[in-house]
Amino acid sequence: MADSAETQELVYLVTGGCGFLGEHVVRMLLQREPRLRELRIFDLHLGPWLEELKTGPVQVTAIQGDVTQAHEVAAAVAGAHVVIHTAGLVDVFGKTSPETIHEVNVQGTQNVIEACVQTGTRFLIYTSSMEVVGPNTKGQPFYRGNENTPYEAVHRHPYPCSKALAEQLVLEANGREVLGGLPLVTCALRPTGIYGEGHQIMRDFYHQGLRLGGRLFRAIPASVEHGRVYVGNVAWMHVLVARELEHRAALMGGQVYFCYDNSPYKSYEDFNMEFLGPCGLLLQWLLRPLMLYAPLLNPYTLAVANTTFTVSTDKARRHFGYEPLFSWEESRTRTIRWVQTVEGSA
Ligand SMILES: NC(=O)c1ccc[n+]([C@@H]2O[C@H](COP(=O)([O-])OP(=O)(O)OC[C@H]3O[C@@H](n4cnc5c(N)ncnc54)[C@H](O)[C@@H]3O)[C@@H](O)[C@H]2O)c1
Ligand SMILES: CC(C)CCC[C@@H](C)[C@H]1CC[C@H]2[C@@H]3[C@H](O)C=C4C[C@@H](O)CC[C@]4(C)[C@H]3CC[C@]12C
Repeated sequence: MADSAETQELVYLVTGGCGFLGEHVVRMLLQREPRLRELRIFDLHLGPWLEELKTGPVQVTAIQGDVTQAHEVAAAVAGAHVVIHTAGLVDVFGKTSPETIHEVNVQGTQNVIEACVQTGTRFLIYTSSMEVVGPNTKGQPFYRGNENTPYEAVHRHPYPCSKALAEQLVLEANGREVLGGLPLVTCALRPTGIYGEGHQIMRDFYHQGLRLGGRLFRAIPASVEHGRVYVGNVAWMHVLVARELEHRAALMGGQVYFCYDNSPYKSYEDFNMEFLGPCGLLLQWLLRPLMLYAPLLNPYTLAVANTTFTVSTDKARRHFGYEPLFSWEESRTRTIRWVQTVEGSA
């Protein structure tokens, strides 16, 4: 922690700071970035929990805004040293039109880049996704691959298409001259499926299990490995990248990093049972289980759940000294404790 106010000099902006990942990034920054003077939280929907943060030593500025509105983004970015851009529309269920997904995820990211360039912000970290790589439309497995593993990245669904385009914009912007003449330094973090406190789909599965009398039904072969990473470790990676980007610009600028930790390799459902099992649910076989999951299922989500996609890499450790902050046991315990607090829990 900072010893005196003199060391607190940095202004950070977190877009999407009230989302599942964004809230963890915000809280992690307040706990682990001693040089922070002001933390700006920009989101379409501001959470009431922000109020409790405003009493601490760091100035917390909540900004209700829309990344698709360039002027709102520019006003929020002006004067920030670092931007962590997590805002996005995470819709794989067809609730939002492809045009809106593109507007928020791609045009919104372009607006963030232009705001950095116009106002002189030099460091931009983008929350990308494993989905920019795969699983691809051919259902080819990506088995414990790393950032250099060859894989045919072919997308059709609006969400991965938008994440891939936005990531490309961010990486291409690395080195652009910002106001004041210095170069912009960017990089992209690619989480696999994030889990942990606040994860809406985990909450939904828990409620469904309760409605079904304490049971969930297996729909995916246990042999399919699905990559998962704890939200606290994803947040920690963002904080570390933000801290190290200035000093390691030549190495890290324009790079992509998978977000990883020591969470075990399992199928999507077996992994969820690591938390839902201790909360009283059982996973059982049923002849036609897919009927039960109808609202979650479409060709895309089924393909993602049914295709092995896991990462095994140490690039983040080599480039900026990342080690997971939370062990698997801690990540599991924290997630179980959170599920136990979810409304309707036994
Ligand atoms: N959840 C995952 O498993 C996962 C995995 C890999 C990558 N990601 C990426 O991480 C980021 C955060 O995802 P999440 O799971 O926390 O999602 P989330 O929906 O919980 O959070 C996204 C936040 O962005 C905000 N937002 C949406 N549209 C906006 C707009 N037009 N202007 C300003 N704010 C807007 C939302 O209000 C929300 O608070 C996304 O970019 C997503 O693509 C998520
Ligand atoms: C019991 C099953 C048949 C139910 C279907 C589960 C399905 C809705 C889940 C499975 C895998 C999930 C995706 C995966 O964890 C990774 C990501 C990347 C991230 O960027 C956005 C979310 C997403 C696509 C998850 C969405 C929900 C999926 C498809």
